[in-house]
Order: sequence, then structure tokens, then C-alpha cells
Amino acid sequence: MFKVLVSDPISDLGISLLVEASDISIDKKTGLSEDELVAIIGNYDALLVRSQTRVTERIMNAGKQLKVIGRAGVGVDNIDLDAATKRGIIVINAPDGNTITTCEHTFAMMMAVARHIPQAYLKTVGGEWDRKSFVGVELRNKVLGVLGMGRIGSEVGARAKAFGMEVLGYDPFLTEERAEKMGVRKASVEDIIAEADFITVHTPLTPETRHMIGKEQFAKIKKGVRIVNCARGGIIDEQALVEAINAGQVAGAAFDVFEEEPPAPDHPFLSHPKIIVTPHLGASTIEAQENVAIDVSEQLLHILRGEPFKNAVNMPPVAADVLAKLEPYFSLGSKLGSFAAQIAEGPVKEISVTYAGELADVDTQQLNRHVVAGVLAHHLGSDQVNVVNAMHLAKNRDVNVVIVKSHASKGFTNQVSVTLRTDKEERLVAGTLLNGFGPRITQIDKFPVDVEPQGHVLLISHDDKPGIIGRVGTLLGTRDVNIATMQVGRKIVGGAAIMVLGVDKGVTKPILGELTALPDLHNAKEVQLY
Ligand SMILES: NC(=O)C1=CN([C@@H]2O[C@H](COP(=O)(O)OP(=O)(O)OC[C@H]3O[C@@H](n4cnc5c(N)ncnc54)[C@H](O)[C@@H]3O)[C@@H](O)[C@H]2O)C=CC1
Ligand SMILES: O=C(O)CCC(=O)C(=O)O
Repeated sequence: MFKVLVSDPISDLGISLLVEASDISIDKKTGLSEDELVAIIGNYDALLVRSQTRVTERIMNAGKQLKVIGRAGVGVDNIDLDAATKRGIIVINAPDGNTITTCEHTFAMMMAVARHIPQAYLKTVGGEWDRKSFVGVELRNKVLGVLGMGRIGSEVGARAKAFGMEVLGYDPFLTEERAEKMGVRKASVEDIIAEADFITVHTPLTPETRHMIGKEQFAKIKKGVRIVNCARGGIIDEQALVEAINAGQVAGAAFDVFEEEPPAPDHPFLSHPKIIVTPHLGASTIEAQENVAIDVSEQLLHILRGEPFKNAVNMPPVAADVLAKLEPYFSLGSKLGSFAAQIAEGPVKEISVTYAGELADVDTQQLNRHVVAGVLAHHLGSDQVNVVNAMHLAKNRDVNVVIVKSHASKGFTNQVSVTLRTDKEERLVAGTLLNGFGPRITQIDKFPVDVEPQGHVLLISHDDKPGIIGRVGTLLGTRDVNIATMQVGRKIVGGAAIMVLGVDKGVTKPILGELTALPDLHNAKEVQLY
């Protein structure tokens, strides 16, 4: 039974998938302090949050069984990602579910600031009939500058055109072709500052975007511009904005987000007549909250159940078609890594993974992680290593990871070869997926073999001499070790050879010692593959 803690208000309907799952027990405890979370998080396998809970390193340290943190929304700035990655905790978000809702809120804010709606409302319900103070501007024929043309920014751009606005878009990933397709003009930040009548920001808050509109930009900004921020507090310098409004440079602003949330009661935005605010409501619709909760619950279930998942924030993204090609190799990759780690003597200095055949043309980042995790888990423990922290752990331990791609696959559609270089030796284990037969180890060091990577495997190196197979069989038989499968590999008659035995149970160290003492036999190792 997996235990899930929901620590922020999240749509009941959205998490019904978790509530109804027979292998999940779910607790809802919202509004907890960091200390309170630290005290209870050790009982949980998964934590589900929105934006209120700050998931700190302290909480993760206390979450001894914590495997996944799900964020029902886009921004994960309330989660210490580095700490999660170090601990192998997968962080997932729900990036698509609140796009339209936030885009619509942006429009609500843009229109509200253009037409002074909150200010007019307040006066009207206060008994005043003031029609002179609230003369607004149209959106039609105005220039809208969109900083950040991702999911939300693109939707804002599309809707702005319906209002008859000219849209200037800036995003480091916006190409001329994409801009043209969307009917927006690709622009620089400077173009937007100089030309836009309305500016809206839709980037994450990063060192690069922090205060991307600040004092310097306000000095050059088009007079009378209106600014909207429904992304993250801090992208626009709050202090500089107030000064620019007071100087008459900026006509008004609409903010859903703040550098510090909630803002202090004396925050200048809260009393400024030309600034309208909402309390981080961008994603707050029934539809969006259901969508993000459904998305994140689905992925959370996949992760807890050990199934393939998407939207991991602390792992490289992978396209669905690429994932479909890689997924069948995940288990093989980690078993090859584990096999190599179990037979190699000495501390690992380098893990080299060669992809041959069709895999050579695929972005294998996810598969690389499975191989590296397979190697490291042997040394560090499978509870300490997973695909999230594998690369981080390798780097921390100065283990070089080398990826080689080759189209020559020795007759297999695909072959994955893992070579471990230690300070003592170099060992290679290669494998493939055989159509209709499943995974196979196809090579160990220089010897071609055909071995199912499963259960207890005995790897014996010996001279290719008559009688050796019988001696091994007899010894194992007298020690009650049943041989299920046997493979012998050699390069030349009478030369060095290996024997790979599938055995039904673990082989003890004394038996391995007895095997090694047999004539013409050099080494016997047991490899466990699960
Ligand atoms: N107010 C609210 O309740 C909500 C806020 N958000 C926030 O809105 C923002 C945008 O969300 P999405 O569109 O879903 O994200 P996204 O990841 O689809 O788009 C962000 C875009 O910003 C661009 N970007 C990054 N650095 C940039 C820079 N220096 N200059 C210009 N563009 C840059 C990226 O290339 C990307 O295209 C995020 O910060 C998210 O957390 C999202 C949902 C609700
Ligand atoms: O959960 C929320 O309401 C905040 C949404 C948000 O800011 C995001 O998804 O980035």
C-alpha cells in the first residue's frame, strides 16, 4: 500500500483516481507548517502539493520513503529541485492543465486594467456614480508585447489577435517560422519595451528573467504602457514599476503574482490606484484544478507502481515517440549495467554505453540513466539510486559517463553495450531485445553468448578443455545447486572460454571458492539480476 499526503487544497474530483485506487491510501492535511510536515512526512511515499506548501530540503530529508512529489500546476518554484534530485525523488508537474485558464485570467486582467473595472466597481458599490474618472482604452489596434511564448504566452498571442491587436513575441526558443505560423512578430525585449502598449509576461522566474523589466527598461518604455503579470512575482521589478507609474511613464498594471506571497499589508501595490491585483488566481478555475489534479494523479500512480511516466521536472523531457522506442530497453539497460558492475573488480572510473543499430538515431538520455542507475545501484544500494539521481551521483563520484552511437549492430536490430572501466580492468556486457523472445545478453567481454538476463547467473572463466563442464556440473550437483540453463562461449578452440549458468538459487561464497579451485577454471562469480 502506497501512502500519499495531499498538503494543499486540490480538487477532490481530480484526485479521485488516487482515492479509488486499491493500492493507495491518501491523507489530506492542508495548512501544515514545515515542522509539522517534517514530523509526519516519513510515513509517506508521495506528496501532492499546489503552490502553498514549500517543499524544503528539511522536509525531503525527513521523507525517508518519499519517492515522488507531485505539483498540481506548472511552476515548481515552491519545491527544492536540487534537493529532490540529490535524493532521487521524482518531481512531476501538470504543465498543460491550467494553460487556457491562466491565459483567460491574463485577458481578464488586461481588460480590467484597460477599463479600470475594479476601481469603478469599488466606487459604484460605494454609492458613487462616477463616469468621468474611468475612461479606458481599447485593445483594438494596440501592440501587445508577450515575453515568454510558451504554452500560456502563445495562447495569449492567439487571443490577442482576435481582439485586433498586433502581437510582438519574445522567447529564446521562438523561431521566425513558428512566429509566422502563430501570426506574431518575432521581437527582442528592446522592441517590446519601445513599441508595446500592453506588455504581458509568461516566463518562469529564473536568474535571467528576474527583473527583466526593471529600472533600466522603465526608463525606455513606451509612455502609457500597461503591464500584466500573471506568471511569477519578480519578473517585473515591483519597486521600479511603482516609480514608473508615479512618474507617469506607465499607465497601469495588473498583477496576479508577487515577489513575496502573500504580499505584506503595506505592499505599495495594495493601495495604488493604478495597480489592480488578484491573489495568484491565474489557475483557479474549476476546470483547471480538475485538469491538473487528474494529470498529476495519473503520473503519480504510474511512478508509485513502477510504470513509465511523463512530466518529470528533474529529468530531461522525452517525446512520446522517443519514449515508445526506448521503454522496452529500460529494464535491459539497467540489467546490463548491474551485470557489468557485479563482474568488474575495483572502483568504477568510467561507464561507456554504446548504442548500435536503430537506437543510434534516438535521443537515449532516459535509457542512459537506466544503465548508469543499474551500475551505481550495485555499489550504492538500489534504494539510494534511481533514474532521477543516477547522473548526479555519477558526477559526484567522478565517474565519467560516455555515450557512443554506432550504426553497426552485428546483425541485431539494436544492441546496447556497457563497458565499465575500473582502476583494475575493463569489462563489457552487451544485450539486445530479440523479437518474440525478449531480452538477451549477447556478449560478455569478447565472448558471444545468448543468455536470458534473469535471476541467479554464474559466470565462470576457464580454459576450453574437455571435462570442465562435467566437473562444474558435478560440483554444483553435489552442493544442491540446480542448473537451469548453460551457455559456453569461446573465441578459439582450446583458448580462453566462459561458461554462463542460470541457476535456481544463490551460490554461496564457499561454493564459488570450490569452483575456482577446479582445474582449468580461473574465476567464478555470481550475478543477481532482478
Ligand atoms: N498565475 C498563475 O496562477 C499561473 C502562473 N503560471 C506561470 O506562468 C508561467 C508560464 O507558464 P507556461 O506558459 O505554462 O510555461 P512554458 O514553459 O510553456 O513557457 C515559458 C516560456 O518562457 C520562455 N522563457 C524562458 N526564459 C525566457 C526569457 N529570459 N525571456 C523570454 N522568454 C523566456 C521559455 O522559453 C518558455 O517558452 C510560468 O512561470 C508558470 O509558473 C502558470 C500557470 C498558472
Ligand atoms: O496552484 C495554483 O493555483 C498556482 C498555479 C501556478 O502558479 C502554476 O501552475 O505555476
